[in-house]
Amino acid sequence: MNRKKILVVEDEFIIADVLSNILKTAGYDVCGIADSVTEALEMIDEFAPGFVLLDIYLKGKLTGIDLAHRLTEINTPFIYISANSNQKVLEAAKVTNPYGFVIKPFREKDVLIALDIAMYRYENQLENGLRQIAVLQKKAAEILASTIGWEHKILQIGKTLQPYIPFEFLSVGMKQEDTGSFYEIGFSRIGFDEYQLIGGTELMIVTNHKQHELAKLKANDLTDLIATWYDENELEVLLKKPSLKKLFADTYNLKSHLSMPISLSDGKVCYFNFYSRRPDAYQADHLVLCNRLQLLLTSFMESMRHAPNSPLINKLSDYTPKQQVKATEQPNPFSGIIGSSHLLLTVFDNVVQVSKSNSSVLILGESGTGKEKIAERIHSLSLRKDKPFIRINCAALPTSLIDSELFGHEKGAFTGAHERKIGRFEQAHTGTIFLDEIGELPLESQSKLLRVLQEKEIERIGGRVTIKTDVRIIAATNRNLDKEVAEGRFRLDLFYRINVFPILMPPLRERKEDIADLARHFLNIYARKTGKTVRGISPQVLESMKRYHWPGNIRELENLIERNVLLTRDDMINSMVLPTQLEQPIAVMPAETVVTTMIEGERAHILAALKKCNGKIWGEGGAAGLLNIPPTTLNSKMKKLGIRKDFGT
Ligand SMILES: Nc1ncnc2c1ncn2[C@@H]1O[C@H](COP(=O)(O)OP(=O)(O)OP(=O)(O)O)[C@@H](O)[C@H]1O
Repeated sequence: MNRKKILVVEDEFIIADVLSNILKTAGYDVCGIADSVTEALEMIDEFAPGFVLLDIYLKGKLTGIDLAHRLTEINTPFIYISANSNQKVLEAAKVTNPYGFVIKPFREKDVLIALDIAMYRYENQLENGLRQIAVLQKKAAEILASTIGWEHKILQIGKTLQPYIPFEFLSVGMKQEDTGSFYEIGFSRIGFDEYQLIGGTELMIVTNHKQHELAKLKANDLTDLIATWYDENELEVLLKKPSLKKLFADTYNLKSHLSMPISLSDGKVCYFNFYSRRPDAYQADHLVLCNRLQLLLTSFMESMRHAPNSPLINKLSDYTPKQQVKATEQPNPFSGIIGSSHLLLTVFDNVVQVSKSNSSVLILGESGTGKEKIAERIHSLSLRKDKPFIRINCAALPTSLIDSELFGHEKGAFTGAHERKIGRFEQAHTGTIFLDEIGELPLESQSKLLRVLQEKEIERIGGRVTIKTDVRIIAATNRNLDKEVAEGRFRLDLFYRINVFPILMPPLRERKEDIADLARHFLNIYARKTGKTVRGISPQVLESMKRYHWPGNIRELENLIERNVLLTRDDMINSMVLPTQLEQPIAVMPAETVVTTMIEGERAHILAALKKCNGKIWGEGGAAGLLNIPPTTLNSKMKKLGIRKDFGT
């Protein structure tokens, strides 16, 4: 498809004309101008544009947002061009995953840069998509050639799909032909690479249903004719009546669903039904992938059909799983990153999916959620793993030194530049650079960074030559970058350039099921470090930990365990005072108790200083000055104590 062929969907004639001229002058082919969704759909059919520029409010009832959904289905990228700044509308537009957003009134430059970035992002994703299919084809061939049984082969193909189509539960079966038959096998995910196999017999035990009851429920399942996804609300409607899908959803607490029918050569239909605990795990992108996977899965299931004891010939209900829990066959690539909540497993899947490519990754999440740990893992799982991994904390650098730190300088470039300095980008050549807290980067440095990302070359300060660099970018921030962009503190074009593959680190309070494992992990570490024998944490303490809010996330939990291992006189942690419980009574505590809670005193002191300075840390009138400590020290203390930059807890 010719990406340079562009359709403009805009109902204001003058703006459409200006846009069209800008595009034509820049060498694009404007294949049409539509002023309504209906007209746009006709032109899309006729001209098959490679890109669409899309206004939100158009002539007629339908909006650009409605059209956007259709464009995603047919895999045509688009950019919004709109004057609308209504938050609700912007939110709705964002959900459609545009490749860019240009605000009216716009300059010629804004449109062309946005289009350039959008094309870069699209091609990057396309390349990833093609690589995905190649990887999956290779894996499917390996699985088919292996000597494992059919049920393991189906599990293996499911596991191979996991990074692309996430699921906590997968059921694979045949469309029912008579109400007595029951052809279904399920896999419930219980760890990064661990699945429980749910055969017919096991399902009967787990759900307390007899075989004929299961078959009856299955007869109530609606089988989609094409791949279809259901978010939480749609699934609720689908599962109003008792059915096998409902039984799965209720038993395994599943909230969204993607059904993928696969037609076999004799006209029979089997399907892969994916379910997730997330309310919105599936999107239009997954349908695109399902379409691409049809051929591959059809030929996989055809082969499965002819396998000995194939479930597609015999009734699955006859099958009793021999092995309930699959052992991990390969070393866990996420060892040392503790947790098996579905939110964390989704992050692992994302990492697997993106690590082998060169795409930029943006890791979003509150402070202390493990962003840096994930960035390191992306690098160590990538093809660049033996090359440098250079971390730079954008928040810890004084503004005046940022450019020289990132890009280096020549001797004599400025007062104090006594030696040539090789910048972090040059150091990271052929490897990865991790730009931590990128949201703190001043606007001026953002422009320079953008140039490096676009041109893939740097210039040392005071230098005359440009130096080619091959660096993969991983950036992280605990700021809401959308808001930063909206308020003019972060460049939209840079945002789009780094936001090629976002990974969202969930806060600890949203994955409380991981708290016990994390607490035990840190307990072992600190017991070993201090040489103390501390065997465990009492169930009551674990319960109160689960009730706590964890504003400082895993870092806060780690610090708390470290402190309690030091303080405990028993071989168990039987009591633990959590920060919020301390805050109020601190002033009325007897003196000897206060001695044991100095850290809390420090915390209260920092909070008071931050409040006084309205959250300002650096510079004149900042909390660091008031406390008479360097801003970097204050920053790290705040992290340690779980105090956020907006001085909330
Ligand atoms: N899942 C995990 N298992 C074990 N340790 C973890 C996990 N996640 C984070 N940690 C530990 O918690 C601490 C904070 O993690 P990390 O520095 O990666 O967080 P962050 O999100 O980058 O924080 P910030 O935004 O403040 O830089 C580190 O000591 C890290 O090793």
